[in-house]
Amino acid sequence: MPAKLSVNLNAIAMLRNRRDLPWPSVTDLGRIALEAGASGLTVHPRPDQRHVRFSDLAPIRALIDTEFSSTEFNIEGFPEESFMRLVEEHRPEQVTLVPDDPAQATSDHGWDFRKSHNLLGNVVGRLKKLGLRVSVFADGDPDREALAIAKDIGADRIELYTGPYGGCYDDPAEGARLVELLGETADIAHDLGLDVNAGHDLTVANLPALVARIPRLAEVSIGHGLTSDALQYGMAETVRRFRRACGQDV
Ligand SMILES: CC(=O)[C@@H](O)[C@H](O)COP(=O)(O)O
Ligand SMILES: NCC(=O)COP(=O)(O)O
Repeated sequence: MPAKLSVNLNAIAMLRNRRDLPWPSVTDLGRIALEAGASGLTVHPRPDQRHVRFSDLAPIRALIDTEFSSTEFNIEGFPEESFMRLVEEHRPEQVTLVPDDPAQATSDHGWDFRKSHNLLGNVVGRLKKLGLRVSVFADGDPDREALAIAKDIGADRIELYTGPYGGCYDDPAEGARLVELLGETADIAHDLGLDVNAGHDLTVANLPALVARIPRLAEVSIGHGLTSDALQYGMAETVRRFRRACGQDV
């Protein structure tokens, strides 16, 4: 089964936030992405709401519930109390826990599972009681002991942080080295019984090698590269291009 595509709407929201006006509409672009066959929508609300705003979440939840009930809502973020309240209110099908400091421009590393064992254990327990799938952001580092902690605390999936892989678009040898590390990390996660997602700086160009190395990849969430292409090709055509790059029959 090819990897599913979840479209991250943060970059659309950031463009909208340039003005105190409601366009481009995050929900309308989300609808076009789902109509073009995306399997879900992702948002990463940050405490300062500089990307997606807390008020964007209810319309996205309603869009999925009323028009695309076979697709999923994925909410990503650091599990502070305000984030946990958002998740409790909007009940996404998947929560992706990311170790972001509010001052970070964007996500740039996975969890240190040894250091964050207790924090993640409590939070994952709370989310599992709500019946939500939980994914935890992980570096492409084939450290079996660390990944075993992710399994122990009750996570369902890891999301591989693919930023370094996305960043070496002009260095094929480094790309090949990094995709192998991501692949070895995924192999261990699968062996431990964790499913594997991936995301950050994925593009139509770098997806094929990733899905070839990780054929059981469950889902990719993509925002920045996909939104860039949407400006050039339109959202619907871009979603189809990314779905093909995931190996989907489009
Ligand atoms: C966890 C991750 O890699 C993405 O959620 C990324 O943080 C997207 O958010 P921005 O596009 O707002 O940086
Ligand atoms: N989880 C990663 C994500 O949602 C999108 O990241 P990016 O494509 O905006 O880098």
